[in-house]
Amino acid sequence: MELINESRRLLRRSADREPLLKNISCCMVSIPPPPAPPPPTFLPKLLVCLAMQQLSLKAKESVGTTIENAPHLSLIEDIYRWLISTFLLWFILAIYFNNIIPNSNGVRKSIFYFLSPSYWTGKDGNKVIEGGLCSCSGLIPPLDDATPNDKDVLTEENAVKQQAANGEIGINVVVQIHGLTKTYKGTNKIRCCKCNRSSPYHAVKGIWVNLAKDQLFCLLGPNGAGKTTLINCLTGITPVTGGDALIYGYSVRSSVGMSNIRRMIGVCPQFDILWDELSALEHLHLFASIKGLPPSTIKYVAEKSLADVKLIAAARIRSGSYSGGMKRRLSVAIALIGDPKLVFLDEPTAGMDPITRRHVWDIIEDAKRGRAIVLTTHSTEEADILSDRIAIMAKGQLWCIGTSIRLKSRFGTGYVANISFLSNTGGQTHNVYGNTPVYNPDLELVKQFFKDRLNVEPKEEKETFLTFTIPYNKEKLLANFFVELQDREKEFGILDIQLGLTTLEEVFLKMAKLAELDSSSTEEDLVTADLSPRFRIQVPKLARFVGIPGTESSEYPRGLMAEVFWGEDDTGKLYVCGHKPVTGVPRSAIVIENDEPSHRGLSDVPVGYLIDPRRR
Ligand SMILES: Nc1ncnc2c1ncn2[C@@H]1O[C@H](COP(=O)(O)OP(=O)(O)OP(=O)(O)O)[C@@H](O)[C@H]1O
Repeated sequence: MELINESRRLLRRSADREPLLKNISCCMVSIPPPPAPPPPTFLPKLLVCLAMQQLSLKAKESVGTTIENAPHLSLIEDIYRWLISTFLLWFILAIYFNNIIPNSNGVRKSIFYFLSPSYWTGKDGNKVIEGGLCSCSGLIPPLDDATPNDKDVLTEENAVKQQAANGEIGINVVVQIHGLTKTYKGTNKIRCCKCNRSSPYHAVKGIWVNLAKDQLFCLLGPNGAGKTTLINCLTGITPVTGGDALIYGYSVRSSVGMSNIRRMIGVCPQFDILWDELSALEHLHLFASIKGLPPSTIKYVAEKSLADVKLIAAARIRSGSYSGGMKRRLSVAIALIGDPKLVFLDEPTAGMDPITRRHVWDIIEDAKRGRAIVLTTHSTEEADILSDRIAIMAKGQLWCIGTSIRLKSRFGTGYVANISFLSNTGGQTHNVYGNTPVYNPDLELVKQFFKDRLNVEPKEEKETFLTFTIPYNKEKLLANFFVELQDREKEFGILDIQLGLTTLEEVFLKMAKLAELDSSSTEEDLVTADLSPRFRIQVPKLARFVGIPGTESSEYPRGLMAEVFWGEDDTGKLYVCGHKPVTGVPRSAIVIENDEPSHRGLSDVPVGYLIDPRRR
C-alpha cells in the first residue's frame, strides 16, 4: 500500500509523469495511455493491487459509458495476462528446482535432466543421482567381491546367481535380489572456504536373495546393519549403486520398472509419514484413491482397515494428536490398503504396547496370503512368531539365512532345559500354588543327575530353578534321560520341566558379535602422528601417554615418550591434534600395553605403546 500511495503522489506531479510512463511501458506490455499505473515492482501481489486500484478509479470515470467503451477493462486484462504468465513461470521453476535439489534422501535429478529424451518418453535411462548441488562427490571405492561366510547364505547366493544367469525367476519368487549394493558417497562440501571430505560408506554389500510369495521374510540386525537402506533401495526411495533387484520381473534400476513396482507395493516406513491435520479415515481415503481403488469401495475398505488396526474410535480425530503406537498402526493400515502384492514393513510394531503388538501380529499373519512381506525388526520374538524365513544382517551383509528352527539348530548352543522346583520357605516346603507340604526340592541331586547322565553343569541357578544347556550331540540320550527325570520328579522336588531350543535372540547376538569381530579385525585402531620431525609413530586411538619404540639410550634407558591430544575432524574421525614435547619415560612409569608392532600395525611406521607415567 505504501508503494501505491507513493506512486499516486508521483503521478500527481506532472513533471514526473513522462519518465515514469517510459518505465512502465518497458516493463509491462500494452499498458494503455495515462492515467498510468504506479511503478511496476514485478510482484504478482502488487499486480492484483494495481488492478484493484485501477478498477476503482476507472469505475468512477466510466459512469455513464457502455461496457465495451470502458477504458480500464483492457488494462485489467493485461494485468491478468501477466499474472497467469508469472504463475506459469513460477510453477515451471518450482518443478525444475524440486527435481534438481536433493530430497531428504540426498537424491536428485541431473541439472539438465529435461534435455534427456527419456524424461519425456518415460523410457529407461532417466536416472536419479545423489549428492548436493554444491558438492563434488568423491569417487566410490570398489567393493570387494566377498564370499559369504555362511554356507546357507552361499547356497542362496549361488541359486540366485544361477537363476539370474539363465534369466529365469521361480514361479513363486516375488523379489529376486541380484548382488544389490548401496554405497553412500563421500562428499566434498565447501563450507567457509574449507573443503570437508567425508568418506564413502558401503551400507549394503552385494546381497543375493530370493523372496517368495505367501511368505514373510524377516531382516533382523543390529542398528546400522543396512536393513532400512535395503528396503529403501527396493522401494525406489534411494537409488542402488550396484547390482539390481527384480520385483515381479521389473527392475528397480529402471524408472519405468519402478513406476510399475510402486503400483504393486505397500510400505510402512520406519518413521511415520502422516499429515497431522488429517484424520485416520482421511489418510486411508487419500491412499486408497492414490492406489486407484474404485470410489464406491473406498469407504468400506477404509473403515475395515481401521477396524483391523483398532483405530475405529479415533477414525475422525486428527492424527497429530495420536500416540506413537496409534501412528504406527495407521502406517500399517496404509501399507496394507489397496491389496498390494508386496509389502515392506520397517519396524512396524516399534513403540506398541504388548496387547496391540500381538493384534498387529495377527493382522500381518493374515496379510501373508497371496503376497510377500518383507519385515525388519529388532524383536527376535516378533521375527520368531511371524517369519517364514529370517536373515540376520550386519555391516551390510547377510550372516545367516533360513527358518527360525534352522537358525536355532545351526547357531544355537543346543537345547535348554528349565527345571523349576517347589519353593522351600522357613523350613516348610510349599507348593507354589498353596501351602500343601510336598517333597523337599533337592537341587544338588538334580545337578548331579545332569552331570552323571549328560555331563552338563547348570547355566543358571536360583533357589527355585535350574537352567541347563544341553549340546546337540547329546540329542540321542535325551529321550531316556527325560523319562527317568520325570519318574523321579517327586524325589527331586521338581515342579515343572521345560525343554526348548535355544532362542533366536542367542543366534542374533552370536551373529552380531561375529560381524563385530570381523569388522574390528579390518578396521584401523591406530592413527599415524608426527611427534617431532624425528618421530613418526602409530598411536593407539585415544591414548594419552605414548612411548616411542626404539628410543632407549644411555641418557633415557626407558626410551622417550610424549603426551598427545586428540581432536575430531568434520567426519568424526579422530586425529592427533597436538602433543607436549618429547621427554624421557620416567623410571617409575608403568607400561600398560606393549603389543608387538607386527601384530597391530599395518605399515612400517612403528606402533607406540601405552604408558602411565604417574603410576608407580
Ligand atoms: N543418507 C545416508 N548417507 C550416509 N550414510 C547413511 C545414510 N543413510 C544411512 N546411512 C548409513 O548406512 C548405514 C545403514 O543404515 P540403515 O538405516 O540402513 O541401518 P538399519 O539397519 O536400518 O538401522 P536401524 O536398525 O537403526 O534402523 C548406517 O551406518 C547409516 O549411518
